[in-house]
Amino acid sequence: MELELKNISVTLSNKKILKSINLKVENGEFISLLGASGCGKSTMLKTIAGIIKQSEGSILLGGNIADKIPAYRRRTVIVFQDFRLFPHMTVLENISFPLKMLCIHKSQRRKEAIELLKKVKLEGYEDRHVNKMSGGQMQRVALARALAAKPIVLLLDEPFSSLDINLRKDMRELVLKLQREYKITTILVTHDQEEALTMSDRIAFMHNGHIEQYDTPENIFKNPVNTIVADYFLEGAYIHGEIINNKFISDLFNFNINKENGKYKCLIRPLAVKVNKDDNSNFEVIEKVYQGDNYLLKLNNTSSNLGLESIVPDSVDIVEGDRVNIELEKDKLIFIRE
Ligand SMILES: Nc1ncnc2c1ncn2[C@@H]1O[C@H](COP(=O)(O)OP(=O)(O)OP(=O)(O)O)[C@@H](O)[C@H]1O
Repeated sequence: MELELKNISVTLSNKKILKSINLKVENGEFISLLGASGCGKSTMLKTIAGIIKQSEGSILLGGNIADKIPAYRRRTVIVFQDFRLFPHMTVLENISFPLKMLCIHKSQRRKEAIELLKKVKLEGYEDRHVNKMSGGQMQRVALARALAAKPIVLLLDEPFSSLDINLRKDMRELVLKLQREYKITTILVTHDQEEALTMSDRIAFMHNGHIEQYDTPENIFKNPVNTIVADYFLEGAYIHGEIINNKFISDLFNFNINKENGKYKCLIRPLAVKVNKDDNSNFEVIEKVYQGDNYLLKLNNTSSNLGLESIVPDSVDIVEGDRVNIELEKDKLIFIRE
């Protein structure tokens, strides 16, 4: 186990920001802390790094209690959104700095720093001052400098959010490539669900200072433990019902489904709704929204007032005002216990 948080609570200005957090991260794992603004993601990262002191609980790094180790000796490095490079130094000096702190000999420092520059595709930029570089280039220098510190755990605090969309994609790929090459245990803070889903081995979904669910991307998307997690990924309509002997029974839909007996909320996301024109149906298309290569249809059930949405190809001939028959794709429905 590379990192373990045991019952970590953090109080700042008399406000409890983190509430009894438990988290285990395996050696070489890439995990994301995901959640809405203000849920405590950055506070958690800073607490792991020793920049913020927890009021309760313990942090274990590589199996050893790290609570009394000061931030500069913890071997946990944070890459911040605003890079925090040394502006008066060149690229090479920035990357060499942590190597100097690790007491590595000058000639070896230069060799290692140049090697890292190659890894982040900045060969030839050794003598450039960092304040003469673009945001994307500064981000690469920050990443190389973080790797130079040979951290036990690499902490990334929304590192891509200031980059434009194409650069963000390139940086995500570069970070993942280096993370796998160096097999470095990494924690990414993000509020971007796509980023978390595509990059992580596991996602810790946070809400209001708690971890609501810690799971693989696939599980957290398909089997959210509650509506807070479910709605963050993709909203839809909820219908209440009961499963009795592998049959879901509700006021609107009844169908066979292989699940334990009990009361459930069934989340119907747009991807689960297929439609066909049917003049006798109670569902009416009230809006058709162009989304690039498809349309979102907003539907309303005229007798129950249930609103549903469906994604259809841009070639579809359904228009606003049409009546449509609904077919649910059962493997795309989400069931949450009541
Ligand atoms: N030094 C502080 N004193 C008091 N409250 C703080 C302090 N730092 C952060 N907070 C509060 O703690 C809560 C969590 O903040 P934090 O920055 O950890 O959230 P976050 O999930 O990273 O948010 P964001 O995505 O916006 O960066 C917020 O309500 C914030 O206002």
